[in-house]
This record gives sequence, C-alpha cells and structure tokens, in this order.
Amino acid sequence: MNALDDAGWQPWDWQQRVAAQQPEWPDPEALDAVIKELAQRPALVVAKDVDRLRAALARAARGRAFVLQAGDCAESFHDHSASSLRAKLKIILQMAVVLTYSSGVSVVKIGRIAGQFAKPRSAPVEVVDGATLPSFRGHIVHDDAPTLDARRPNPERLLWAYDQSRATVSVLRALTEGGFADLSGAHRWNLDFVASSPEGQRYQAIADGVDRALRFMAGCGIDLEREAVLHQVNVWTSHEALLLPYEAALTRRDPASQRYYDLSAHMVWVGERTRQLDGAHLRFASGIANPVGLKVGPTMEPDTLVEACRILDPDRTPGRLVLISRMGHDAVRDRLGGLVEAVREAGYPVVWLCDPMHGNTFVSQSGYKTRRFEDVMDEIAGFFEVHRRLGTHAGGIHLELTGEDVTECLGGSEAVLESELCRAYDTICDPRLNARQSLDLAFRVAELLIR
Ligand SMILES: O=C[C@H](O)[C@H](O)COP(=O)(O)O
Ligand SMILES: C=C(OP(=O)(O)O)C(=O)O
Ligand SMILES: [Mn+2]
Repeated sequence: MNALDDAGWQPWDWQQRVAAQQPEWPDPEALDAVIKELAQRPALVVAKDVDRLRAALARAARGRAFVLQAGDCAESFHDHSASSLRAKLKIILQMAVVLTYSSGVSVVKIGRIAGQFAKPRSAPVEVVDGATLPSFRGHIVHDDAPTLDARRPNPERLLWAYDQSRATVSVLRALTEGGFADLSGAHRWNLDFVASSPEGQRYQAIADGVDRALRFMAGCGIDLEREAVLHQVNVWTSHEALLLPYEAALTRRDPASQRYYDLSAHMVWVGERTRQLDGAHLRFASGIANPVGLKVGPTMEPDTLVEACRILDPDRTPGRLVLISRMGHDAVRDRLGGLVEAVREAGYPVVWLCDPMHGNTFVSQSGYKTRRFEDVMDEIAGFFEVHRRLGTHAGGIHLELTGEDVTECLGGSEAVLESELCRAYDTICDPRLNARQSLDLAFRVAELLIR
C-alpha cells in the first residue's frame, strides 16, 4: 500500500505520484502564478448542481435513465460563438427527444463542454508537412498552428480556458433556462441544413408528436406553464481531468459537507492514457465528490478495473462512477463482457457508457484522421448485445459530435465519402459526427433501446 492511501486526501497530493501526459511548461514560475490566480477565481459550477447530476446518474445506474454525453473532441479558442454553441445544444436536445420519445426513457444530458480543452496524445511529436513538431495538446496548452513557436506551452492559456468556460457556462444556462430548450420549441431545434434531409423529416414527425402530446396534456387539464420539467433542461458540463494543476486550482471545499468538489465542471473523467492505478490522475479523482468517469479500453483487465473501482468508489455510491467503454467495434463483443461481470460481482453500482469513437479511429489514404459511421454503430450494437446477454443496463453513449455541417467521419445516411473529407474538416483534434450523422445515430440507438 502506498503511504498516500493512509493519509487524508488533499487536492494537491497527486503531486507525489507520476502524472502522465502533462505538457512541459517552459517556465514553472509562470505556471505557479497562473495557478494562484485561478485559485482565487470563482468556481465554474456549484456543488449543489454536482450533487444533482450524481442523483441523475444514480437513476441511470439503476437502469432508470439513459446518458447522452457528447460534444467536441477538443473545444477551440477560435470557435466559441453563441451560434455554434446553440447548434451544439440543438443537436444534443434533438437526440435526447428522439431517444425519449421512442423509448420512454429519460435522458441525462452531459456536454463535453465548457472545459474540454486538454488532449492526451499517443506520441509526443507529430510530423506536419515534413516538420517534426510537439504534438498538439489542446488550446489550453498551446496553439494548433504547425510551427515550433505556436506549439510552445503557455500557462496563460489556463486562464483563457477558464474565461471561455465561464462564458460557455453562462450562454448554456441562458439557453437552457430561458425558453430555448422548452419542449414546446422542439420544432425550432431542427438545424437548417438538417431540416430537409430524411433524418430531419423523421425528426419533424417526432416534434409534431411532442406538440400533440403537449396539447393532449393541456386538454386533460394539466397546467403546462407550471410544469418546470417542460421548460427547463439541464445540460451538465464535463471534460477530461487531464491538466491536474488546472483541476486542483478549481477544487474547493464545500462548507456544508466539508467535501472537496472539482468545480471546473459537474463531471470529469480520467482518460485511457492516464488511468494508471498508482498514477496522479486516479489519486486526484479519488478525492473529489463529483461523478467521475473512467475510460476503459481493450487492454483493461478485470482485476485492474475492479481495483480502479475500489480506488474511485470505495463506498459504492450510485451515480459516482461512470465506466466509459471504448473498445473498438471489433473488440467490444470479446472484451466487454468479462469486465462488466467482474464489476457486477464486486458490487460496484456503476453506469456503463459506450464511447464508440476512440477505438475506431484511423487515418484515411488522403491523410485525414477519421472514423466510419458503420463502425461506430457496430460498437454501440455490440455494447447493447453484451449488456442484454448479461442482464445489465446499457447506461448510455459518449460521443464526439458537432452541430455543424462538417465532413470528418465517413458514411451515415448522407454517406460522406473519403474524397469529401477535405470539404469541411474543421476539427482541431479527433473527427466528430456531424449533425445529420448524430441524428441518424440517435434514431438507431432508439431502436436498440426498445428492442
Ligand atoms: O481524443 C483525443 C486524443 O488526443 C486522441 O484520440 C489521441 O489521438 P492520437 O492517437 O492522434 O494522439
Ligand atoms: C482522449 C479521449 O479518449 P480516450 O482517453 O478514451 O482515448 C477523449 O475522450 O477525447
Ligand atoms: Mn477525442
């Protein structure tokens, strides 16, 4: 047992462990100054809302809700207009309506948003146009331009990421609490370039159905104005807790409960590349009261996963731990079952999500990092098959998507072809599903949910 296991947890004690995937900050004093500044800034979310998300996830752990966690691979400092945020929100709301309308299951909506800036990478360097450069690690670290100068880590960016996250949280709140997300407006969420497509028209029919249901309820004497659930929607925030100085600086002790909360987001997760049992990331995540996600890839062994559950959720609290399977479509049917069984036998009340993106990435002949829609769907289908066989709950999906009309993933009903990837390949990191592919996926997942 490590000496740390006996001591009380502290927000900075992860520093006694090895932290993988941290940038090499050229000026440690400048980083310290930024951390001190961040620690003085207001928290981005409040502990009460973190607890509400945990309660919602506890319902998913009991099989009573389905989680939709979605957003960019990496948020960008160059693209955070209210209109692109609105488009992101629209597609998430549309997908949730499709899932709930078709299956009757309530959907917990979580954005990869308002803090999803830092990226772990497989290799420390990349070659761009013949030049060898430090790999791009997200705008919270450096710029993505392919020059040595742009790729130098700059700690000031932690403050810029905080500022952008704060603005994003406030636009999100205005949209979700100010009428935009009212169910009676479900027609308005159809994005222009989606509306005339087959998926858009299929969605339109559902929005008509929602209207009819609302009229029916009003006709039965239910005062719809007073039903808050119809007018206010929660879209919780989440990101990978990768840059531990940023996370620790925004970790605060709740005066009521005396527990520590990472108030940079409602939920954070530990990635596939930083989930070492004796590493700094698990140590940090073990002590915060937030719901915590853990990516579970194809090399994970059942014993290791059970030990990670013990570290992250020793009290077996429903809604605390979210296991995000990202096996790849060709491995999910072989690898997932043993892990689900081991966790169940050990008695951890986790929520299982399927991330069908990160195990299915490849580089196209034309040099674009991409994913096939059919592989993504096949991994989700395999995930449902495994849970159905074991009698456990397929708790949700974790996706990289955007509300924009991009061409980053191949296939889908509009069939993006390899030759078209160059038309609108706008991501700064991994390829995202575009709005039509995302809606198409929601219809297909709804069919899996009701089967
Ligand atoms: O999600 C983002 C990760 O940084 C990414 O999947 C790793 O990609 P890489 O293998 O290109 O580094
Ligand atoms: C890096 C990511 O995933 P993973 O850790 O599963 O590779 C991610 O979700 O962006
Ligand atoms: Mn990614």
